[in-house]
Amino acid sequence: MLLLAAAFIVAFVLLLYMVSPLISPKPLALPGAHVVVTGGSSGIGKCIAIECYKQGAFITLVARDENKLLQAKKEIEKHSINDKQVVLCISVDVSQDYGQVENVIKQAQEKLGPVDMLVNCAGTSVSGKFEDLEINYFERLMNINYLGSVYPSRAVITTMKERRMGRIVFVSSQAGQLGLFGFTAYSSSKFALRGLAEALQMEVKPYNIYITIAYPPDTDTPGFAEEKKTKQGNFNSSIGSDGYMLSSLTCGMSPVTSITEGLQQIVTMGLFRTIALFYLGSFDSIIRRCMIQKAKSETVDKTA
Ligand SMILES: NC(=O)C1=CN([C@@H]2O[C@H](COP(=O)(O)OP(=O)(O)OC[C@H]3O[C@@H](n4cnc5c(N)ncnc54)[C@H](OP(=O)(O)O)[C@@H]3O)[C@@H](O)[C@H]2O)C=CC1
Ligand SMILES: CCCCCCCCCCCCCCCC(=O)[C@@H](N)CO
Repeated sequence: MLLLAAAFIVAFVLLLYMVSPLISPKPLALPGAHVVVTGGSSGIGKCIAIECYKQGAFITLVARDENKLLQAKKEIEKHSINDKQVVLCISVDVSQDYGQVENVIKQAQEKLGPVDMLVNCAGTSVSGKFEDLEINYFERLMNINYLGSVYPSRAVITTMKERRMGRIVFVSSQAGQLGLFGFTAYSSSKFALRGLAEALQMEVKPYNIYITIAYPPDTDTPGFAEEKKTKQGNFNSSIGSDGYMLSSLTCGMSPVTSITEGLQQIVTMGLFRTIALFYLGSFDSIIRRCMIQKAKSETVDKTA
């Protein structure tokens, strides 16, 4: 009996291994790599820049305030491991205008070569009850936290695809995994990053580009100190069987409306996750097939 159970588990794990679209890139070699960090002049972004610099990377820091940028540059340069390393600073608001951001990336690539890794860390938060938050905060947070990550990513992606290499990091938040009181404006902008990251990963995986989405907890940074000053019906609705499975599978930390709903999620989770892995595997293979087909039709076009 025990043997049978063990055999079943082994077979199950093997099956999962075979169908699951594993994401397992080799770690990026940081020595000599060009790493762009938005929001690199403070907090988490600055720490990421220091870590990369310590491992031999060339850094471009992107943020608005030029003084903070220069301060951060000085601090990062203390950690150099060779005399060729460079920290470049470029001042821009990543949330305003795509053209500006594209220019900044161009400048950075001209000086330090193609971007190997982009870390989208520029972001900010406000908290408060939904009805107390100024309505323009919803626009501002979406602009900074979401569009401020779309623009730089869009500006680096073409070159990364051409080079068949690259890494893009999105800095979401634990508040991008679950909705919390007071974070209606912030959480939604961080949840948005997850959708972006998942969709983009599916697209660029065949090009050897890998996406990471980070979900940091509360972290003691200048931004967090600012934030502390401001602190003080059916939830799930879906259409169709796919929608039903998806909302059950991704229920995560979302609230339940009835005991039956909760029980149903608990009971079906494993099954739906298994089905999801098959879906992901099949999406990946469709993408791979289309990519090959497209490459073939392009060569036919050229020879015709
Ligand atoms: N600290 C925390 O508890 C947590 C933070 N996070 C996330 O991590 C990221 C970094 O947070 P943290 O280190 O606390 O933040 P900080 O406020 O300490 O740093 C924010 C950085 O982003 C830059 N920045 C802000 N707005 C823009 C803009 N519009 N254009 C360009 N640069 C901008 C700032 O420079 P400047 O103002 O000069 O432009 C600064 O370099 C954020 O996305 C945040 O949401 C996630 C989870 C927890
Ligand atoms: C298995 C179930 C586990 C449940 C664990 C629940 C833990 C909730 C922690 C929420 C922390 C939110 C941090 C937001 C940080 C942030 O982004 C702001 N500081 C912005 O600056």
